[in-house]
Amino acid sequence: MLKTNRVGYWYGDAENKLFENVNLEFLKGRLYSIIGKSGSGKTTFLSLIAGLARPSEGSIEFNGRELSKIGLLNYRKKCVSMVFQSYNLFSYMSAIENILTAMSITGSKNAGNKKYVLEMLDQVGIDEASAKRRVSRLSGGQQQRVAIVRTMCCDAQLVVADEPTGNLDETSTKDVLSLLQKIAHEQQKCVILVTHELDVAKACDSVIELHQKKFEYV
Ligand SMILES: Nc1ncnc2c1ncn2[C@@H]1O[C@H](COP(=O)(O)OP(=O)(O)OP(=O)(O)O)[C@@H](O)[C@H]1O
Repeated sequence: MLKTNRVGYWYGDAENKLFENVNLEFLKGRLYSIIGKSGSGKTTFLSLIAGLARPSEGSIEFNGRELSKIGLLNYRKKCVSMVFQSYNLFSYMSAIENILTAMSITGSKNAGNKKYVLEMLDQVGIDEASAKRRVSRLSGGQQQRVAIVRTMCCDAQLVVADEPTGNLDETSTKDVLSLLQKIAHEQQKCVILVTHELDVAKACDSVIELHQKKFEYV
């Protein structure tokens, strides 16, 4: 689904490359984790594959088309869904409103289908009363489940998650991880996450380490 061709990136000075000659392929139906030391460039790499920035060199293809040809705005809207450590929900909206808004903006095939969203939320243990409450009143674990259901309800085929369990306790981490596995294995999307937690990394289908400017399968 996603392929990087000789990708390199640097901020400012080309002599200080964060990584170079990255040739990776990410397939649908699989969950990938990216690990590496703090400051090695993991989040930067995610921002490239999420279409938030362009590679300094090389190119990225989504389903055989270069991102520059798809157009980054269009790519971000239609092809990629993001999950963040800090949830990134509209705090003044309810869970249902957050999800319906994202579905509407991205033109999801189920846009406007409130019943479908309520069923999806119910499946992750968020009942109708909680789904109608402002998300700021939900726990961190519940907010991250809302963010992941948002991803599940949207049609984007690629899911990119930066430290999705970084703020969660052990139980919520397990819940979130099993949802990400479901997105990859049942919804047949491609999920790529960055994590510092070895247990989370090991639960993924493939582990890739960014070390000394190179990405290697562990
Ligand atoms: N906008 C920016 N301008 C200049 N340098 C930046 C910018 N963003 C990040 N950096 C630097 O690039 C390097 C890689 O940052 P990045 O956030 O990608 O690393 P990371 O591996 O995700 O780190 P962490 O695990 O701590 O989140 C760091 O040295 C960081 O200071």
